[in-house]
Amino acid sequence: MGDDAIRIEGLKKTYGGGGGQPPKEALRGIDLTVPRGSVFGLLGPNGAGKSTLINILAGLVVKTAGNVEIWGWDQDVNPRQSRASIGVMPQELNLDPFFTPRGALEVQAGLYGVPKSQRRSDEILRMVGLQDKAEAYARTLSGGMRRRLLLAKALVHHPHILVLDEPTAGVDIELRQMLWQNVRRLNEERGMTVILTTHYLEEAEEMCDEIAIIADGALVARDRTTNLLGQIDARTMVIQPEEETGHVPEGVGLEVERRRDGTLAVTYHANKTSPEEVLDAVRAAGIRIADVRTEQADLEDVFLSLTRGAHSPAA
Ligand SMILES: Nc1ncnc2c1ncn2[C@@H]1O[C@H](COP(=O)(O)OP(=O)(O)OP(=O)(O)O)[C@@H](O)[C@H]1O
Repeated sequence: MGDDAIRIEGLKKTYGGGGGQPPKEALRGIDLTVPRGSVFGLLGPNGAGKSTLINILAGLVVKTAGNVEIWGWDQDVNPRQSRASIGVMPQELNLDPFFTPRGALEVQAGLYGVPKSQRRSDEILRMVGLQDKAEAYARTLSGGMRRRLLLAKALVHHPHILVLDEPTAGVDIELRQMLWQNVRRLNEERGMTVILTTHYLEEAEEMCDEIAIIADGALVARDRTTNLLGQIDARTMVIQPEEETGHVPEGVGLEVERRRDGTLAVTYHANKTSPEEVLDAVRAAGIRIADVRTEQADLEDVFLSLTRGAHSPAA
């Protein structure tokens, strides 16, 4: 069984083509493990294959090749147990307009065979802030409320793993914070493993312990978030000169940008140049330093440097 929430080996998916379209290789052989109890981010450009991967985990798309184990259950050998271990909040707001939130949760619980005595629809509705709308028709719910209902539906069978496909795309700040609060609580208090896809790098940086980056159907990186950030050795030192100066510091590997606010942004590579050497170069240019701060690389830089090499994905 091991300690992995998810174990994927050699996962491939080719969509059939048809209608004159050539077949599309959406996943080209992915190996990936997600540790139990983690918040795991799946990142990648549009069309990279993230939804395909998630839909395979959810049992909605049939893989072409490879092995998938969910909470220790092989998807092909124990499909019922593996499905019961995972709850998926999809990207599309596909809700039956004639169900009320409470009704939708009851039907979902029924589909997963949750006995009446173990259903906690009201508790889940409270958690996502929909208790006042428990009896409203889904068609009368706002976009944000529908999203919360989708999260609630993903939770009815008490899964070990919660998968969120772009949960905060296009939602307002208030809802985003509510969703993240819920996710944190589920992870910290109930030990739920959370896998999410997002286009918001700061979100992944803030929320995820570990990150996998997919580009064009292949895994290009997978590491702890802090390690991924550590891979980038470019640092920027922002110098505020005491008085305006036409001079710029010079040195091997230094790139200097003069910013509108009068500061000089000196980018250097931490592996080659020390901060002390940067400061020496500044002083050697006759610049007196009034203030100095540093800017770290963020995940966006990692993402760009890793996916730059990959061939451009089909839209
Ligand atoms: N049902 C399908 N039939 C044919 N091709 C498909 C199908 N679903 C997805 N694809 C193609 O497979 C590739 C991967 O798509 P997928 O939706 O998994 O990417 P994604 O990373 O989730 O993208 P996004 O961030 O835009 O949701 C894309 O080129 C897409 O056009």
